[in-house]
Amino acid sequence: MNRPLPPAAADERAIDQSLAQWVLGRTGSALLAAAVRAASRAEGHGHSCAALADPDTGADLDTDALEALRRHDWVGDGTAFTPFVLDAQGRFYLWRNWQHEAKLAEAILRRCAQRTLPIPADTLADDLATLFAGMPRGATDGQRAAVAAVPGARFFVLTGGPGTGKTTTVVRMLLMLLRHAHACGLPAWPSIALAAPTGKAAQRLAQAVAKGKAELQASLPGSGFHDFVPHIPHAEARTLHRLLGYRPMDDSFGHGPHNPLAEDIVVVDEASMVDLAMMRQLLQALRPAAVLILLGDPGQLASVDAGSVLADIVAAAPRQRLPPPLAGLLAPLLQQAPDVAAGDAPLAGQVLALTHSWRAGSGLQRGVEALRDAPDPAWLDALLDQRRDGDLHLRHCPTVHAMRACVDGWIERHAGLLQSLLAPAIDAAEALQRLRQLQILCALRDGPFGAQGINELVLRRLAVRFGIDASRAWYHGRPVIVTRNDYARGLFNGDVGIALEGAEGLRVWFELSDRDGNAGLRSYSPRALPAHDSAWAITIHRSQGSEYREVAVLLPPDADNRILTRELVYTAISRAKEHAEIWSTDDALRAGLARPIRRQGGLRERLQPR
Ligand SMILES: Nc1ncnc2c1ncn2[C@@H]1O[C@H](COP(=O)(O)OP(=O)(O)OP(=O)(O)O)[C@@H](O)[C@H]1O
Repeated sequence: MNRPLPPAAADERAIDQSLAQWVLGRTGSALLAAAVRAASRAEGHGHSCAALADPDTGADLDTDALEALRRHDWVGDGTAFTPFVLDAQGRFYLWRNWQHEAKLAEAILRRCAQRTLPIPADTLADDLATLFAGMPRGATDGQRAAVAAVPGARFFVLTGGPGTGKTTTVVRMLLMLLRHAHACGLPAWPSIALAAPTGKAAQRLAQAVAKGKAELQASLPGSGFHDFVPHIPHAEARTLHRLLGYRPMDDSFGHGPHNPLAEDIVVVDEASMVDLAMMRQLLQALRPAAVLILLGDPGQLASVDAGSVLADIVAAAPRQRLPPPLAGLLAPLLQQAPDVAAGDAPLAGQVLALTHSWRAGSGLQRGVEALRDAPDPAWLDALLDQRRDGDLHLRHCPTVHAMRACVDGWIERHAGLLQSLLAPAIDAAEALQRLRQLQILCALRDGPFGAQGINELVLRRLAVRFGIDASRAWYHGRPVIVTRNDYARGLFNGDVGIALEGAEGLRVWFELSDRDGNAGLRSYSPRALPAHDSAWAITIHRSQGSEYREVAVLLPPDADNRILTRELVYTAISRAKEHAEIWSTDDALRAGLARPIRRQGGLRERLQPR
């Protein structure tokens, strides 16, 4: 029996329908086929399951239908293998996603249960006084709490918005673990791995750790920490794929439960970009005594693939509340004593947030903070009315015509900088430094409002204004972004370079870190580059993990466009250090900010007290 399925919905992938058709052919159950189709389609949208009992998702199966599904041979409750799993809340999973979620939660909870508090209070007080010498309490309370709370943890998450000092703090956290390795159940001189989901983010982590080390080395002479500073690596920040020995040939990993990582401490930056499958792989590749430290900003876009792991972990932990023993230990060390959490929250004290921004004098800070959580309606009304809040500006952009005017205005305002990039005499270091001043970020990739269309438009405008030959693919001053990792050449997805004419002809220059973490210049022939695009404009997704002095953020004018989410707008604006403008309609901006990414899954619930 193989009846045709209803026609594909616009947001379905071919695989969703094929899988459902196959299930229908093998089982004859239209109900099961529909559930499988929903779960597969949900996976394509980043969900780990389909919430079949949830009227908001459009599924809304009644109790009888859910019971019939539950009784099917191919459906189980997850205790033994079945192709599909239906849990008590009506969440319907493909087996592999169920496994990712269940195994990840198990591994996190196991690590949290191992927590000890091995350092006495007076030692902690002395250590914090050394590591935060000359820094006021209050503003550094969050950082102090993290540094004091990490010894004895096997799983620790440090979150915070841009410039709150996550990397600065992690260097101090590592020094604590190194100095108190024995008490923390680690070998003497524990080995440390630094990693991030993308090559670009790994490179930025390495640079930030190198900077933090240099500052501490200068400020700690004579202290018990000084000799540990060189032991923190900074040259070898790796992608998670590399760390875990990914094998693209068979889509598998060299490191896992049967061949764990050698490192005793693993730090992962930009953890919001890590999906469910990768996080499970990472947790299962750690030896039981190893310490995992995740850094990230849960307000940013979730991973491309299924899951919203960091956001789920943060949501499962009591907000800034610590278990009684840890709260008692930290109280005398901080200006403000921490709040106490209910005794049975497994993630209490394992997830801390930094809230103080160290980006002094930035007129963007208020806007960035306002956009991060559901923005206050009064703040949003005032922004839309006055068209600015400090260094955050709005430009009305309802049509292609208006969008072109925004681009023309952008070119006009930055004509001096753009002209200098295109001038024949510019040197590579200077050009790359100037390139980091400005970036157009687009919600979309294709179409007139997408990064591709904006790149073409900017080029045409620059050609008219500065006399570039727009018919040539390569021209002096062309910025490019690498879109695929090329380990052999040391170029990574997200690296931005610039093409410059010189004595050797046209070369594309990049600033890349050497093995000591020092930034240096390298050039490549255009023919030798891995996949790349022009980079006057890039997508917001691609900008994750990068920073610019100013950004212009182009949103599609249509408020119904599902790409518009609060995390998308926040991620874009938080890329700017000093100034940001949004090119949008009021409706599209309002709609985006009112639409947080809600990924269906059960991870959060599994991590909460039962
Ligand atoms: N306690 C502190 N006192 C003074 N300056 C600090 C402190 N903590 C961090 N900073 C400064 O704030 C800036 C941002 O710090 P850091 O890079 O660690 O933040 P981050 O949260 O990792 O930022 P990003 O979002 O860019 O990853 C750095 O210049 C750092 O030197």
